[in-house]
Amino acid sequence: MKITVIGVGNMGSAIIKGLGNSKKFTLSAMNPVNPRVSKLADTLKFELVNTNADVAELAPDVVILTTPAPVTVAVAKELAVLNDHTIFISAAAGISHNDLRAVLPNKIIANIIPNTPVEVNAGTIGLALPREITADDISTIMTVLDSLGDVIEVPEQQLDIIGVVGGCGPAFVDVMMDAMSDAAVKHGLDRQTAYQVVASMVKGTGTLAYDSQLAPALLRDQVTSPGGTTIKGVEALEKNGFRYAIMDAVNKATGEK
Ligand SMILES: NC(=O)C1=CN([C@@H]2O[C@H](COP(=O)(O)OP(=O)(O)OC[C@H]3O[C@@H](n4cnc5c(N)ncnc54)[C@H](OP(=O)(O)O)[C@@H]3O)[C@@H](O)[C@H]2O)C=CC1
Ligand SMILES: O=C(O)[C@@H]1CCC=N1
Repeated sequence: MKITVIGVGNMGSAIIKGLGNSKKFTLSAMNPVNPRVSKLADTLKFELVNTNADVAELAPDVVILTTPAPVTVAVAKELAVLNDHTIFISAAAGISHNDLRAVLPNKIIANIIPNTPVEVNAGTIGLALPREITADDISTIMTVLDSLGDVIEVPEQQLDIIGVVGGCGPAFVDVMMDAMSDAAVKHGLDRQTAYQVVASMVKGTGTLAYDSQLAPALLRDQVTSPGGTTIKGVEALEKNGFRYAIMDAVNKATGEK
């Protein structure tokens, strides 16, 4: 299957790396001339073109749009010349099926909000499919997305909230990991060891929650030994409004005022 990624920034690079790891696809990309992207194409060995006109010659089966949201519709419009069997998957936050349908009237379209862990095939990918799509096209889309991580299909109106929790969430967790690492350094751990311990702890905590399917509050209760150290830390989190801070981060990222 031939896949072309349009826009090789943070998300586009992560998708190319994740798809490359699976070794199942012929990968190419389009980005306006940029030495950073040329270097990445040399390193990862994918074909790189610099205009949308060149994308037609690549004749991709699937196009993944990872351009900035404000230019995504204009970019999609330029790609309307591709043949009608081309599947367009847009990863741009806030771009709807209707936005795409207006400029790609005869194309197969789908909207996703992925996250940066797709780079290591451990992504969380919200997927909204349009009503008129065929089973064959869904199967092609799933072949691509399954190789990048967990795919959670939702109605289009829920894609924004999936996108905030799954897509923005890694940044919120990174802030927590950074703060925890600083505290560990303050208490004498060297920085690299601090990062290693924190990343391992988050990975294990996520795996346990994922595999057990237990509520996070129950998992927390398993750590807080009576009269122990953890509950003192949890009390400090409550005193400092940690849970509300996380809820408000999600609220604000949805655009809520
Ligand atoms: N980062 C993330 O975790 C996530 C991002 N997304 C979505 O992915 C998209 C990109 O975000 P992100 O990767 O963070 O942003 P970046 O700024 O890192 O990347 C954007 C890329 O698009 C390129 N670009 C700009 N204009 C055009 C154009 N007209 N045609 C082709 N390429 C173009 C830029 O090129 P250059 O740098 O050379 O100007 C750059 O390489 C957004 O729509 C965002 O909503 C969705 C989920 C998660
Ligand atoms: O910050 C953003 O707008 C994008 C969407 C989800 C993650 N990054």
